[in-house]
Amino acid sequence: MSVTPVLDLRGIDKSFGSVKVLHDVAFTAYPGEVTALVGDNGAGKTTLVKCIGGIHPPDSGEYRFAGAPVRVGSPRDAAALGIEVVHQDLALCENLDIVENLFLGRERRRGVALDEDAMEEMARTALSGLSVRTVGSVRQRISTLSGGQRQTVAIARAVLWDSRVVVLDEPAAALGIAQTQQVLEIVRRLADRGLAVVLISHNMNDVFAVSDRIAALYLGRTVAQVRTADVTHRQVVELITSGVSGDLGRRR
Ligand SMILES: Nc1ncnc2c1ncn2[C@@H]1O[C@H](COP(=O)(O)OP(=O)(O)OP(=O)(O)O)[C@@H](O)[C@H]1O
Repeated sequence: MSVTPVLDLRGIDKSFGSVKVLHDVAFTAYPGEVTALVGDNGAGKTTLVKCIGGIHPPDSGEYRFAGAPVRVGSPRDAAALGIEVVHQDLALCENLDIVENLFLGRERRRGVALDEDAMEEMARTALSGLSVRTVGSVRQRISTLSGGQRQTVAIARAVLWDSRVVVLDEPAAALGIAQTQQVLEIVRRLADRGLAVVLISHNMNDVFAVSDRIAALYLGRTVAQVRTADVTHRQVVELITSGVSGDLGRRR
């Protein structure tokens, strides 16, 4: 029995002015799996993620969510479907604490007052469900956290709301070895919970450590969508650097 992809984009085109960045791109992601999105600098990964997340809706193409055609014209549309994107800049407020960041704009209230106890409890549960080591107090300001802890908070914020898809744009780009390991464990755990996780990464070791599938872009075109188990590091590097891998062919 074939599983319906939660994200299924086909024939996606996107231009900025006269510059065409995405050409006939196809991309699928499945529940319970990590799909790595790879490609060289400028290949179009971030642009595709912005199409998925409604920041830059595609100019043309088909966007299906859980089998049904949808129009995702804004981040609000994406959030309503349960699609959350953690951008590279994380968009956390440095001067606010963890709870305030997790619930910013979506605060819990009891009557007119904020329900601080409920939010703290939800924050603790969300973080302990994600991380191997705890972040410490949920009342710590973001400015006091390490890069890995910030990434954990940003991911927790994305998955606090019954999300079905979470897209992580290079979550380990600025992290050391131990923190990268921790973030990869979180990525795996999210997929094991049934989410479809899309992971943009330039690091082949990370991609092979954690992904079930790999989608490769080259100069704004899809050059492969394959199962990670079916390809080698060398083949994926060839796809990224030249758009083809001699012994793999073009698969999508
Ligand atoms: N708003 C924009 N206006 C014009 N061109 C853009 C815009 N956003 C992206 N581009 C161009 O689109 C191309 C793809 O960029 P994109 O950021 O999607 O690539 P990427 O694969 O994410 O690269 P990187 O790994 O370096 O982040 C680049 O040539 C970039 O200059």
